[in-house]
Amino acid sequence: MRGQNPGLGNLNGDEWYRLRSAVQQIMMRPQAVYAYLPFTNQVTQSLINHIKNETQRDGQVDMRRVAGRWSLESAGNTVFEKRLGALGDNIKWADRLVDVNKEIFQLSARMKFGFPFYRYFKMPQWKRMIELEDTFYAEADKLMDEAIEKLQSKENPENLLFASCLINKPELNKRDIKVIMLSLFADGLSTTAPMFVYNLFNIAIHKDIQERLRKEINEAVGKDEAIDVAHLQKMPLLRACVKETFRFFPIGTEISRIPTKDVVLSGYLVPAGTPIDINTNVLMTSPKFFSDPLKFKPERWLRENEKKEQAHPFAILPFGFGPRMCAGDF
Ligand code: HEM
Repeated sequence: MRGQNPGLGNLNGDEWYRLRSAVQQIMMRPQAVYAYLPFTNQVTQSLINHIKNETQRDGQVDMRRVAGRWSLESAGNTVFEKRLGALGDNIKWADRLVDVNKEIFQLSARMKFGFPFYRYFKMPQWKRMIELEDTFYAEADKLMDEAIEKLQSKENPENLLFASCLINKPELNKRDIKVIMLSLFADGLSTTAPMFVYNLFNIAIHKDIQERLRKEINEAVGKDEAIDVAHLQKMPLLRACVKETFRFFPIGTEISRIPTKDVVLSGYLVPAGTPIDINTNVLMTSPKFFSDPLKFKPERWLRENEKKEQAHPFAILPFGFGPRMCAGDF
């Protein structure tokens, strides 16, 4: 998709504002998150079956692979309202797409921090990037076209899920819809899969926490019961573990801004137009803000814990902050 818009995360100014506002309006609807729970439960059930099948077949499971497939399946649900079969009959296709997406993110980080030779010469890295993006976007494009055709509806937008609501917004044209869909699809893949693995890793190596968590979940949710919002509210330790994993292994370690006016930061004058990167990893593991910062301690987030830490609100920003914060934080 050469010549296309660079995506929500790379746009700036009025064009970014117009598209981001559309996403925001849809997400602000009260049903925006909860309407997905039944679908999330279905994907979770497929994940459990998939893990069981893989274990029976190979005696073990490569959770990094499985997490990629799960993330793709979940993204398909949210962004295209479609089951993609990433945990079932479409595994090969899913693995390839996840690998391509991962390489795009790795390569763009290397290109961002290296000297930009690619601006002057067609370097091998650049050619590889074009190849990868063409592959990823060709697949995404098929999914987007199919969704746009299938989800056109005359229903009241209030009753629609995210993708349907987006597709039926009269103020957005097809190109706008595709920019948003593609950003949500690609950005979601590269973040949720590693976070899922980090969460499992932390729970796996802390057996005591694992036991407490198992007890909390068993008490909150009956056997074979589908999880709903009320259940989630009865699982504070689970929430604390997820938050602590965000602190411990932050994935979005880079929050970037380009100020439009001169600003003074910690006594330094930063002229307008200067790129600023905030590495939140430094804040989230700083002893200035957290006791035992290199220890996985979910209880630091529990309200009933007398020693609950009063973390500085800006010391933990896994999804960034402000109008440009993560569009997937819903
Ligand atoms: C564990 C999950 C995730 C983490 C930790 C994460 C983290 C982040 C961070 C730190 C930013 C930059 C925010 C800022 O500059 O203030 C960001 C931006 C973004 N994220 Fe996520 N993200 C996650 C999942 C997702 C998902 C599931 C989606 C899509 C459904 C998504 C879509 C985006 C988009 C589109 C942006 C750019 C927003 C803009 O510039 O307007 N992210 N994310």
